Amino acid sequence: MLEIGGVRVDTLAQTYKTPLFVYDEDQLRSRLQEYATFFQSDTMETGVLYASKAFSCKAMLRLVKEYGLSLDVVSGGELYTAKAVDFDMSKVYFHGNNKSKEELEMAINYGVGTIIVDNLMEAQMLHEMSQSIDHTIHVLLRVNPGIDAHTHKYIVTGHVDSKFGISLLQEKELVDVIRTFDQDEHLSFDGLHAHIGSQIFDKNAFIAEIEKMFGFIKHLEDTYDIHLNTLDLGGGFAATYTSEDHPIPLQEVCSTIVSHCEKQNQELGLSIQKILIEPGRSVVAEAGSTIYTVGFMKQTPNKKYVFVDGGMADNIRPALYQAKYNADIANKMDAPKDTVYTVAGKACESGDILIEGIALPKCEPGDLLVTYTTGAYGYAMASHYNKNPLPGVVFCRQGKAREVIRRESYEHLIDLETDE
Ligand SMILES: Cc1ncc(COP(=O)(O)O)c(C=O)c1O
Ligand SMILES: N[C@@H](CCCC[NH3+])C(=O)O
Repeated sequence: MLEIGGVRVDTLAQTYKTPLFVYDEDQLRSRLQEYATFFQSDTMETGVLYASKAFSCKAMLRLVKEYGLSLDVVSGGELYTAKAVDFDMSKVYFHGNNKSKEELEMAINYGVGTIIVDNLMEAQMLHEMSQSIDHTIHVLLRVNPGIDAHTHKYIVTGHVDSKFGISLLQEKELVDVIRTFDQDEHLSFDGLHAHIGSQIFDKNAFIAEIEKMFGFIKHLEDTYDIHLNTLDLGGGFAATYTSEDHPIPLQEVCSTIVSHCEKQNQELGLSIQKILIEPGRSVVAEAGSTIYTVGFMKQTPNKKYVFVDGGMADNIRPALYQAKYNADIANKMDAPKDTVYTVAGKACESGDILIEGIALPKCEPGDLLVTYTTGAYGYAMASHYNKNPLPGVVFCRQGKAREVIRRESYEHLIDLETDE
């Protein structure tokens, strides 16, 4: 029987029902500690912002807080969750390409430390709103460096026509935005932000990003006398989903980024004082697994299906990105994997396939199928499709489980519905 964080998977399934997201809490903790330890420089201030879009809940944010990291939020909802755990708002960075006026007001009222502005219209709105605030908000401007990180096309955000940020090719617009902040006594314009994609394996992509960004910062200094002190390089560090994935070890990613930034600062005679990164997936993905119960099986002319009691509603990534996952039958860990299955969910969609062609022990109804590396963009992207309740989430540590998000009931599903 497989155990997660020292807790037997059958005990978890009986206690909390399936589907169930389970995190190995020690693994989460060690990842947070590694980021805090490895991303350090002797000559610059450094900061790690956990990108909470990967998995946001109060228990997770409390861990982020405990390890002293900062936080990246992209919506009023993520910000509200940060507030609910009393996260130090000076360490919160508010992202988003279409923040509403209400969301910006919320950020201002909460005292959010840094707003990452995405476009000229947002800059103008924030400038107008800032007249009524009595403190200073730090601002970074998201730019699009046009780096192709060779990842899945849907998650590359750095190509020139991306919806995110302002392209470095649109220099006039960029300088106009920066000048907007220059005249604003409540907004302190600190620097630039870029993010080149997600699930990136190649450290040269980050080196290319750093060179591009430092080169541009130098250009701003030389041409416009604009001096910046902060550079946020975004997230995107890969996680291991299957044996085909070989992410760069975390220590190496961190030291490569830091040393390259130090070098660029020196070689170009710049004085960037602070560098930031925003990892999401690489913090939480590998610590998370999903437990399903096997239901029916079906043999078609070419496939052997095993059906589980969740699917695309709790893990949209295979359908959306053709993402690959690994799995085991938790109650048959020592049995020979002699049967090739297609693992399909219960949604009314033929694309609801979690894993195509995986060797597993012979399955039977009631078996507990566990998919690994579901800790990032799993629960976070879950839906109620087909009106299934959202699964619960449990953290396991040293043999003890604690429920951090309760499983929804059918009552929850109609809770907001009126009889009008
Ligand atoms: C601006 C920004 N920062 C950080 C992240 C986190 O990325 P990842 O989960 O790949 O580390 C994303 C998502 O790709 C993002 O868009
Ligand atoms: N949600 C995506 C990544 C996008 C990250 C946010 N910019 C995934 O599951 O891989």
